[in-house]
Amino acid sequence: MSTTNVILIIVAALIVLAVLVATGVLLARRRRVSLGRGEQEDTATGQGGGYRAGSGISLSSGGDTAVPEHPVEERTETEGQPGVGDDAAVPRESARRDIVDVPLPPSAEGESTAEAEDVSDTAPAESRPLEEPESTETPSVPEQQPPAEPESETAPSGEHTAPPEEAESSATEEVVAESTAAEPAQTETAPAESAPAEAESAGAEVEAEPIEPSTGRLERLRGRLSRSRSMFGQSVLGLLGAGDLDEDSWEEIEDTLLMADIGAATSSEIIQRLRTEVAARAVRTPEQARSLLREVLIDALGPQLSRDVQALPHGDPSDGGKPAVLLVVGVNGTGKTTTTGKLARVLVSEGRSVLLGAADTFRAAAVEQLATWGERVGAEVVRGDEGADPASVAFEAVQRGADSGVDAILVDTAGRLHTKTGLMDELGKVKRVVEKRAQVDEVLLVLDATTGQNGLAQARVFADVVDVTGIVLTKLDGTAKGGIVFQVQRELGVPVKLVGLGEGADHLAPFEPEAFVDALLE
Ligand SMILES: Nc1nc2c(ncn2[C@@H]2O[C@H](COP(=O)(O)OP(=O)(O)OP(=O)(O)O)[C@@H](O)[C@H]2O)c(=O)[nH]1
Repeated sequence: MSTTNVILIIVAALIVLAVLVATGVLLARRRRVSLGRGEQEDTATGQGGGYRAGSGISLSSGGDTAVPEHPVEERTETEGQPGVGDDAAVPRESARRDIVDVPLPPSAEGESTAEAEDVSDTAPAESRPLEEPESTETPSVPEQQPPAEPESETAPSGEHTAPPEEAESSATEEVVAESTAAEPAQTETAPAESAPAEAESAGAEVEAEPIEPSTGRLERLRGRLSRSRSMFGQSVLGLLGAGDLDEDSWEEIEDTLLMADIGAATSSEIIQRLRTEVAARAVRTPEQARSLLREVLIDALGPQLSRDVQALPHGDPSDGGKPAVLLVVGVNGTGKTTTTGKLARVLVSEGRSVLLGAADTFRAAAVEQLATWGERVGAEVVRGDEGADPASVAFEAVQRGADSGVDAILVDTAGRLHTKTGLMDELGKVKRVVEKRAQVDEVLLVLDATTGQNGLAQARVFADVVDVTGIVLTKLDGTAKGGIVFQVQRELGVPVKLVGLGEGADHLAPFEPEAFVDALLE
């Protein structure tokens, strides 16, 4: 065989090898992006429900937005008064303003003017200082967008820079609540225009930040549950594993569960089941005790509940499909903005395009915070000035996202207000106004795990107003009261879908009962 033939054979073999490697990489990527449904179906187990361990944040399209059935008799804490108003700018007892009714702007298709409700501040399409979308293509890799030229600022700046105390005065309230003409101009898009100087230079590429895959995050971050682990894994397991339990020992176990914020009803059910099973299975060794406790705790977490985050679009948005719309709600300081940013990262890491709506207009810093998250993942941000009507900003965000064909629109809402309108009235209004334009697929209620009963009272109020579809429990890394997960689900009948386990950009994990309980009992 001549040297030329040998070289040709080697070259051909190398080409075949390269094609095989490229195909392998492509298949691996596809599998990761579609993890939402595929893995769920593959790994659901019969035993104890359909929980999955080590999966990523499971995404799905909305459609069934029905709030899960939750009979009132399942609620055990019916006395607590909402703590939400306490966190609003003024006492709850103060007189509430009615929401101003004005016609819908022409952009909200299909709505008759007479039926229009609450869109007091949504911008008529022609007056919106938004760029027209140039293309419906949405890059999956973060890409630097040209800075938008702000066209005009028609609203007097004084109105929007007033400190909260000033904004609470009735004079300002009148302006904020009734100035329907000026507010639309406050909203603006911030595609990357507020990006750092070096990123703004023409043609500069924004370097894509590596994002940790959501797969297996709960396991990777399990160390952050160490404070709760000492309650369950050491105290409860220590007692249970000691064998021959007398009444005092059972009481001690129940007290420990209560201290971990698991709730009276759930802990007494768990104790009941443990007592029965300990006798029936003749539990003697610590290993048997651990396996029993594990099983009972997992069952109490409702492993059969769907924890998909409905953040996938309805059809292909670049071809007439509709983006998924998610509202992130909760009181001030629970971690709404951080969660919105972390979730945007998850979506972007899975090749989805995202638009962020900064409807938390109470604090300018909150808007800036969200804009920074947007920059980091290459997501466009629709924002309003401090004090702008949150419903107006939310509407603009949904309008803009639908026009530009993004996959998902995440709207961060306010936990406090400038006006004397009740926080819940305002939130209800945000949802209704958004629904004039699009279906809301997911309402994520963000709760701070460290606030215990107060958080639970807040949750109830929010659930009554906006039909919460999922809970995000943040700051679980900072509490020994991880049992709040059990109680929140039971009280609301809504699944905990995500958990916050730190301030880091990727410290948002899917909530998986099995992995969670394993982390507690480690
Ligand atoms: N340790 C810990 N801190 C968190 C977590 N999530 C959020 N935080 C922190 O909580 C603080 C408040 O978070 P934000 O996202 O600003 O809360 P918010 O609800 O948007 O607050 P407002 O914008 O004031 O309404 C920030 O310092 C976050 O870094 C978490 O899971 N763990």
